[in-house]
Order: sequence, then structure tokens, then C-alpha cells
Amino acid sequence: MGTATIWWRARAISAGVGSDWRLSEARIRKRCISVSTRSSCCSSPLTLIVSSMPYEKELAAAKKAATLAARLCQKVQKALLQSDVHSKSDKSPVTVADYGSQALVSFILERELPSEPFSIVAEEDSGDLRKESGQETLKRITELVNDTLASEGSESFPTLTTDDVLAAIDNGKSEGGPVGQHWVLDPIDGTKGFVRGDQYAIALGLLHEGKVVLGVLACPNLPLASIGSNQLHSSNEVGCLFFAKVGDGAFLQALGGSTQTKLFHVQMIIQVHVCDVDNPEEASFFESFEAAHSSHDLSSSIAEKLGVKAPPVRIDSQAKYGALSRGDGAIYLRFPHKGYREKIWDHAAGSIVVTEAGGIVTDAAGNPLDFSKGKFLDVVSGIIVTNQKLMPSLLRAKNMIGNPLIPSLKQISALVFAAAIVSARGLMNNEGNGIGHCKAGCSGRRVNEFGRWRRYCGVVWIRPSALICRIAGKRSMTQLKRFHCGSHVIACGAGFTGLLWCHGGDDEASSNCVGGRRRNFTVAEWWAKKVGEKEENYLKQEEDALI
Ligand SMILES: Nc1ncnc2c1ncn2[C@@H]1O[C@H](COP(=O)(O)O)[C@@H](O)[C@H]1OP(=O)(O)O
Ligand SMILES: [Mg+2]
Repeated sequence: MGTATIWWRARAISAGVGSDWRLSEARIRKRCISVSTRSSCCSSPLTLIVSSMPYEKELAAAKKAATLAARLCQKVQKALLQSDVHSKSDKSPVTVADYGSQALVSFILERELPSEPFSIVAEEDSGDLRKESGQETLKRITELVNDTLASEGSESFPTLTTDDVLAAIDNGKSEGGPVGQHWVLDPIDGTKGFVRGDQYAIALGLLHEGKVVLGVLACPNLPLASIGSNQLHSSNEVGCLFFAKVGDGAFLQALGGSTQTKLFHVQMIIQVHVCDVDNPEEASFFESFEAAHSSHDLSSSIAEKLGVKAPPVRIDSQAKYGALSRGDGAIYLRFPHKGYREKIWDHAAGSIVVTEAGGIVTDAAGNPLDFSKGKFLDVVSGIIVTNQKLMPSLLRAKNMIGNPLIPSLKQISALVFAAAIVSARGLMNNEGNGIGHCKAGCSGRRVNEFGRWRRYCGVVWIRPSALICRIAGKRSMTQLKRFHCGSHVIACGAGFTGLLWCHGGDDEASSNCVGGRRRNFTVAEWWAKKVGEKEENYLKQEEDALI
């Protein structure tokens, strides 16, 4: 008797988003069909043993869990945005959605995969909900979870008690590690985006022996159409479900399954691929919306060094990984500020979606991410995501900019230039006119936006790594660092490629300006605090001043 194993894989034909929404789930399913035959005669029956590929049922359970959790979050976000009661700083709706999403995912996974060892590493724990003060919130969460389960028409679920919800949340207490199988969950990734009404994701990955083997990213607000420059899909519909299994490619389907994308009850699925651009001038890049989460200055210096022309696309959460996996942009740069430790749930699902779409995810030194060390990722100074072709030059650009020990020619000229500013102090008059001086040192294109330079040349502090020089008046360096920048400080820098970027300032609000191509929001925040104004008002003033 001979046994032949036939691997059959329906290949999804997809050149990008919107190009082909005609594939059905059945067509992309990968199956192993073991066909047993008798070599001699054909009288014996043909036995077909159809066995699922690894992680098939885990993937189905993860998609179901993330989809339901997304439904719960959408409901809360909608109420949050409509509510007059909750201010944006009110954390309670977020809390309810976070816990609710975690409870739902945990409940569904345990129910769908009863025979598997069950371990989840997740962001929330039930400590606060077990306190007297948390009882009201716990009741709301339980209601929300039950309502969401009830809305899943195709199946009936038992009604969960508050104790069931607490137990489901506490499943997430696992520490992960290099041994065995662990689910990794961020119940709401990008809480800031969630509260703002922008992007967020429910991110669920599975680790096996420390490696990510599957990932699901539910992005309720991400358009099905590309958010990059080359928009191919005409739909306005939002809600994307990205998923990937190791060795099997990355896929996208509509999260809601609306009539447009769910014809005849067949869910349309496309295989996604990262963009294969190799010319940085044609590449666009993603970064955090929140400057507090990732250094916009550093990514812009790297992009500039690399020759990227397009402005950054700033969105919250791992939706960036999803968007990159389908080629909306070619690069994702993430440089958290000093002291922040990356968590595995913020990258597990996103990284497998991107790698299965043909991309690469490394830390800023080019090392692959190691998910086997427990809750945290030991990354060296940031995370870089891109395609195979761009990665080498991207790492080179990062190394040149991020390594203070290897100054580039431009950095050296920046030092010389900054020294010249100090010695040229006398050139500036008391009307805030540093213009003549400035022309000598840089392109002069932005000179008129610099505003007042007077008096503020005194101490020059140069940090070659960031290519920033800061010029302070009578302030000491400690004060300067504390203030970041502000009315007493002119910060200029970023590349010295001809465009000088300045925050000019005076003691009076009226005479200050933020010039150059980039706007540093820390100034606005700082200023808003100082004058007790709303940040928007301050920015508006500036906008007006620049016009
Ligand atoms: N100070 C911080 N620096 C970097 N990342 C942060 C910081 N605080 C929270 N995060 C996490 O960064 C991720 C989102 O980053 P971004 O949207 O900027 O890409 C989220 O996981 C968010 O946590 P959370 O999941 O609690 O929102
Ligand atoms: Mg997160």
C-alpha cells in the first residue's frame, strides 16, 4: 500500500487592497489530504483523511474572539463619543471596554478550545474590580459582555455572572515565557486613539515555544480602502480583520462583514502583501500618533536621511502593522522614549501579520524581536518594520543618526555652525533680528518664520545624536531640560540640510512662533500649561501668526 500526501493550497490573488475581494474563506483554507491507495487493483475503496493544518482551529477561535471583542469596543466607543457625560479625560469607559474585551476573548478561547492547555498573557487584571469601589463597573462590564454574546446570532451562549467575568479576566495573568503555548492579548491597543475616536486594535497572538505562530488584529476604525497615497479601493467602509498563521501568509477580511463585502454569506478574504518599493523616495512611513509614545523627531531624521519624501502617516495602535501588511505604507518606525519597556502584546499579533505578508520586524539594531522572555520585549532602542529591500538602508540610516559616537559630516558641520552662532551673538540686534546671522548659517528659506532670536543666544548645547542644538538665554542646562523648550529657548536642528527648524520665542505669548516644517507639540503643551490656555487656542494663535 502506498500513501501519497497532496498539499493543496488555493492561492489568493491579490495585488493590493481593493484589487480582489472575490476570494472566499473556503478557497484560501489550507488542507492536508492524505490519500491512501492500493497499488495493485482499483477495487479497494479510496480513503480520504482530511486533517486540519496546525493552528487552524486556534485561528478560527482567535478570529471569533477578536471579532466579538471588537463589537464590544465599538459599542463603548460610540457611546463614549456621543456622551455629554464623559469628558475625554474620564477613564471609565476605556476601563469598561478594556476589561470587557479581555473577558470576552478569554471566554471565547476557553470555550472554543476546551482540550488545550490555556494560558493568556494580557494587559488587565481583575484586582480593582474585586474591590468594593469596583462593583458598579463590574456590573456594567458583565452586562456588556452578555449583550455582546447575545448579539452573536448564530450561537447561544450561557449568561455570564460577575464571577465568570472576573475569572475570565484573570485567565490573563500568565507570564508567558519560552515553554509551551501562550495567548498574548492587548484587549484595546491604542487606548488614546480609542478615546479620541480614532484608531485602535484588539490584538491577539499565540506563542508556541516562544515564537509567534498566529496573530489576529481587529481594527474597527481602519478603512478597508488603503490609507496610503495610492488609493485603489473606492469603499468608505471601515473595519478590518487581519490574520496570519506561520508559514501560511497574511490575510484581510472585513470585520463587520457588511453586504458589500459579505455576499451570499461568504466572507470575502484577500491575501495581503507588504509594499515592495525599494526606492525610499517612493516610500511612506507610519509612526505613532502620540509623540509621547515614539520620538517623531528621530523618525523624521531617519526618514530624511533615507530620502523619504512623503510626510509621516500617524495613527494609533497596531493598526499600523495591519496597514503596512497590505502595502499602505512601506515603513513603520517606533522609538519610545527612555525608560519605556515594550510589552509582547503590543507587537505579537502585528509582527506575524507583517512577516507573513513578506515584511521584516526588528529592533533598531536589526535583531529579531524575542517573544520568549516573558511579558517584556528586550528591544534595543526602538522597532523598525519594513520590507526586505528597504531594511538594510533603513538600519544604516538609523545607525548613523542614532549613534552619537559616529558623527556624520553634517553633524560635524552642525557643531561648527552652532559654535558660530554663539560667537556671532553680537550680530543680533535687540529687535529680535537674528535674520542676517541666520542666513549665514542655514538656507534662509525659513528665516522669516524664526521670529525673535534676540538675547537668547548664550549657552549652546549640542546633542549630535539627535542633531539638535539648543540655544538658551540665561537658563541653565537643567532648567532647559526641564522646560524642554519654550519662550526662553530657541531649539533648532534636525539635520542641517539647509532647513533649520526653530522654536523662537519671547517672554510674551504674542511674539512667539514655531517655525520650520515640523511643529513640536511639546512646546504647545508646555505653553498651554504656562499661560493656562487650551492647547488648540495656542496652536490657532500660531497658525494665525504664521499666515
Ligand atoms: N509612554 C509610552 N510610550 C510608548 N508606548 C506607550 C506608552 N504608553 C502606552 N504605550 C503603548 O503604546 C501602544 C500604542 O502606541 P501607538 O498607538 O502610539 O503605536 C499601546 O500599546 C500603548 O498602550 P495601550 O495599549 O495601553 O494604549
Ligand atoms: Mg497596547
